[in-house]
Amino acid sequence: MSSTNPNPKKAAVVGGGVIGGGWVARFLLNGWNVSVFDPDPQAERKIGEVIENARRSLPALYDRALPEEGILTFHNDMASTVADAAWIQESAPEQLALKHKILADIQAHAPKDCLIGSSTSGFKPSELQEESINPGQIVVAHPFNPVYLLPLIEVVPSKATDAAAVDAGCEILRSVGLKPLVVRKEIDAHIADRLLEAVWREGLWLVHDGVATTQEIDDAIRFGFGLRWAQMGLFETYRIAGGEAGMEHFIGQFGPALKWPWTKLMDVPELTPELTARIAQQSDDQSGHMTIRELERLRDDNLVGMMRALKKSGSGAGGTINDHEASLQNHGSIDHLPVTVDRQIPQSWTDYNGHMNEAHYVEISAQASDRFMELIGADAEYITAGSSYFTVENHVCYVQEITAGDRISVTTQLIKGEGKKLHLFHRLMMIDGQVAATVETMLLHVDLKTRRTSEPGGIVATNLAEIAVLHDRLAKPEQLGRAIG
Ligand SMILES: NC(=O)C1=CN([C@@H]2O[C@H](COP(=O)(O)OP(=O)(O)OC[C@H]3O[C@@H](n4cnc5c(N)ncnc54)[C@H](O)[C@@H]3O)[C@@H](O)[C@H]2O)C=CC1
Ligand SMILES: C[N+](C)(C)CC(=O)CC(=O)[O-]
Repeated sequence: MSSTNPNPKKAAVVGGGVIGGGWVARFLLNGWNVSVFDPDPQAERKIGEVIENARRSLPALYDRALPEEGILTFHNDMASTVADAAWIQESAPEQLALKHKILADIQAHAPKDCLIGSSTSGFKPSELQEESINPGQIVVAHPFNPVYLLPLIEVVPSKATDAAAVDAGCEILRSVGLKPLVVRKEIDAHIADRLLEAVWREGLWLVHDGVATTQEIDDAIRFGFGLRWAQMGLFETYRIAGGEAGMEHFIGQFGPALKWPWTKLMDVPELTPELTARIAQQSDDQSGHMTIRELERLRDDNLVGMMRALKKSGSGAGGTINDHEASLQNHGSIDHLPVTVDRQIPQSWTDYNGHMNEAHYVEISAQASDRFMELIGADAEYITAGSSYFTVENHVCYVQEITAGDRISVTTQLIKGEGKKLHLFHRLMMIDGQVAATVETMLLHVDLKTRRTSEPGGIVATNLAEIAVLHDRLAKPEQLGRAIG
């Protein structure tokens, strides 16, 4: 049943700070072995804390379990760090001379065919490639904090970067749930940081001029356009803002305002000690009651909730999660029964009692019924062709508490699958095999055009008959047919 990974690949991360730690967690939790090189004596502790945060959030994005975690090792020399690596990520401080030195050291020991990504926020790949013995191997792979949750990687090749290696590199990034966005023309600060810098500059001016505090600026973002941007970005949002006349009307109406003195554009306020102290004080007033790790966990829980909402429509990052989820292998069988769900419980499913809310037991059993439908051939194609099953009755027995982060597997037993009726029994099990809940479910086969019950198609009926032969030999569950009381 477990999604073991017999041949883990190796990623090497050079520089394990805020961003390097995020890369470590992203690869590790997707089943890669990861080796780290970082001279900071605290690196192991800091990375450990980032991984802990990642463990409680990344698996919660998916309705299937991630592969078994890889093995993490720390190294004192570059040769052993990068040996046999399939991906190398440089995440050292943003200083060009230091990055040149580190990249030269990496290239002296790295496999020649392994792409080396740099997390640089602003340097162009051609700058990183200066003095390189093998420039074709170097590319910018710019991530977003937290790297273990946010999918975007700006992949910026220069003219000297090996195009085939970039294609292969993008495949690797996709395989760990990331969304590579290849930037077609190198430019300082790539795409996203140019946009972020423009907003950041304006924010600094608003504080400098006493127009707004850091809290008020953050409120202006998070209660309004910040919510829009995660699902439609800038241009699609403005297309809608143009009403039925669309983008041309929008530009006609608001384009001229760009020439009015609304913004400070390229000017940057002098970051004097006074301004820096004012910003830091306002930031302390705003968020100083929480530690950075607490803020990270709050951010991660919110991100998981929002990204799970996007998953439903497949918009933006939700589409990337769906694609990655489809590539995750799980299922198999336990005690001769198919495993129809194998997943981790997200924080957002817990309630005021500190455990998974009762409603989500039914959600999990619905996922198990969906998977069982796929197994018998009542899959997406079958439904598009006009038939499906509707649930008409559920009986849940809550046996054990389930909490955030628990890994739950569900086995599904066919009780009866004849004619229009599909009678299932789901067992929700903890990782140690203990039953946490059972859900008995009755579904009816329905013609989606008439919305009336109907007999299932031939392939579904045949598959059900075959499964029935196997499941009829198993003992009937003791909770079957149980009524309250
Ligand atoms: N912090 C952020 O929000 C983002 C940062 N980046 C980029 O990621 C890179 C790293 O930034 P952060 O993680 O924020 O910095 P950081 O200061 O948190 O981490 C840098 C790490 O590099 C290590 N280091 C120093 N010298 C080294 C050497 N010679 N060899 C190996 N490791 C060495 C340090 O000990 C430290 O752990 C930068 O290029 C930055 O532009 C990219 C996206 C976002
Ligand atoms: C501030 N920053 C330029 C380092 C930010 C980034 O590069 C991306 C991010 O995560 O915001």
